[in-house]
Formats: sequence, C-alpha cells, structure tokens
Amino acid sequence: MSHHASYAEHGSDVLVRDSEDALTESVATELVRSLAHTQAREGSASLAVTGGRTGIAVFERVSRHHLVREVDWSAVDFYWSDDRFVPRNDPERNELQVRRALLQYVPVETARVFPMPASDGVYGSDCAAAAASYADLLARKARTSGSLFDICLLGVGEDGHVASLFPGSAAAEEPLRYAVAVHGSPKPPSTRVTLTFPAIARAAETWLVTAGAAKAAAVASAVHKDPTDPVPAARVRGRVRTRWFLDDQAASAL
Ligand SMILES: O=C(O)[C@H](O)[C@@H](O)[C@H](O)[C@H](O)COP(=O)(O)O
Repeated sequence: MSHHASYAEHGSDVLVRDSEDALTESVATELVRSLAHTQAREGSASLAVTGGRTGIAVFERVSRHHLVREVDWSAVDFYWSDDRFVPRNDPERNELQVRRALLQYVPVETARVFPMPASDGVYGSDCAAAAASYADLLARKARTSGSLFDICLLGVGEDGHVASLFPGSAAAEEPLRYAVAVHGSPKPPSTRVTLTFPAIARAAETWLVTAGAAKAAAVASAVHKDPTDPVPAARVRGRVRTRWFLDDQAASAL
C-alpha cells in the first residue's frame, strides 16, 4: 500500500510506502528533486543530514540515483543534525557513515561540509566546547539567512527521539542554543553533539524518515501530537513544511 495523507490540522504531510526499500528510494528521489529545485531558485542549498540506519540508507540511494546529477553538489552546504562524540574514524560517527554513503561519490565542496567535531579534534574530550563551536557556526549563519537549512532530515527512534534529543533530556528542553552536548544518551554511543529544537525549527522543511513496526507507536504519538505521550518527534516543525516519510509498518498505528 502506498498512499499520501495530509494531517492538515498539524501542518504535516505523510507519505507511506509499502516497503523500506520503496521508502528510501522515494525519499532519495524527493531529496534530489528538492535540492535541485532549491538551487534553481537560490543558487545553493543547505541540508542537515542525520545518522541512523534509515537515514544512511537514503544517502546510499542518492549516491546511485539516476537523477543524482540534477544537483550541483559543490553548491550544497552539509550540516549534521547530530553526531556521536567519538574519534573521527570511529565507524559509529555519522560523519563517516554519510561520507561513505554519499559524500565520497559526489563532488562536494569541502569548505561547504560542516561535520560536528569529533572527540579527537581541536576540542579534545571537551564535548561542551565542541557543541558550542557548532552552535556558534549556526548562530553566525542565522544572522544572514532566514532558514538555517532548506531541509533538515531526521530519523525517529522507538522512544520518539530525533537527532540526539531524547525524551525528558535537558537537550530536548534547550530554549536558545542551536547545538548542545549530550551525555548518557540511552542510545549508544553515550556522548553526542546534537542540534536542538531552536535549530531544527529554523529549517524551511523538516523531513522525518523512519521504517519498521518498532517505530509505529512513536510515529502515531508524534503525527497526532498526542498530549498523553509527548515524544520529541512531535515537536519537529519546519518553517514552511513538515514531512513524514514512512513505510507501512511505521505508519501502522496512524
Ligand atoms: O545518531 C543517531 O543515532 C541518529 O541521529 C538517531 O537520531 C537516529 O536517526 C534514530 O535513532 C533512528 O535510527 P534508526 O533509523 O537506525 O532506527
């Protein structure tokens, strides 16, 4: 079953595909088309990429997509929505996973790729300093552009987390800074740098992409903004548009 539903009351639109493969292919197609469309209008495009299995699968599809050359990859700014605060070459790094899935296959402009600092970088083991530097980078950009990102791509956890904003965490309640350090993440690795809701809210479009029955409850709570089960994903709203991309299983409790 593939269908498109609009939950107009929440300003979200939901696209459902009948398998995870069909889902990641659809998101890859939408992503290439949206980036090309934005570049035709603005000359460049700004994308916040995510980690997680589904997110990385999307980038793998983009790298071999038949429309991949519609995008001028040298005019895409790449940011991360979160990353694990581990050494740069640790396979757990979202930066490394996105490079292996996509960036190594398309001609990106190095100066336009902004990974979050790793734990063996200039900030050493000081995750707070690493997060503050990323927050400063985004604050500087926010001064000259309405939206920080044209698209902010986010996976969704079984507990309804997005990026590294976990239910009940201080990071999920951060009211001002655009990025913060996370310690004791329930999803390993435990130390991370993450965008905050103030940053995610500065995306023109937010795209939540997830698959599998284990996410169905969190997705239903988020899409319907269930007040009895306030999951972080429910608070994701793009300035212009909030889009859900789901497979049948993740959409099964909607
Ligand atoms: O660093 C991370 O782990 C991700 O940013 C995280 O937010 C992920 O997107 C979700 O946990 C969904 O991950 P899966 O798609 O693997 O379920």
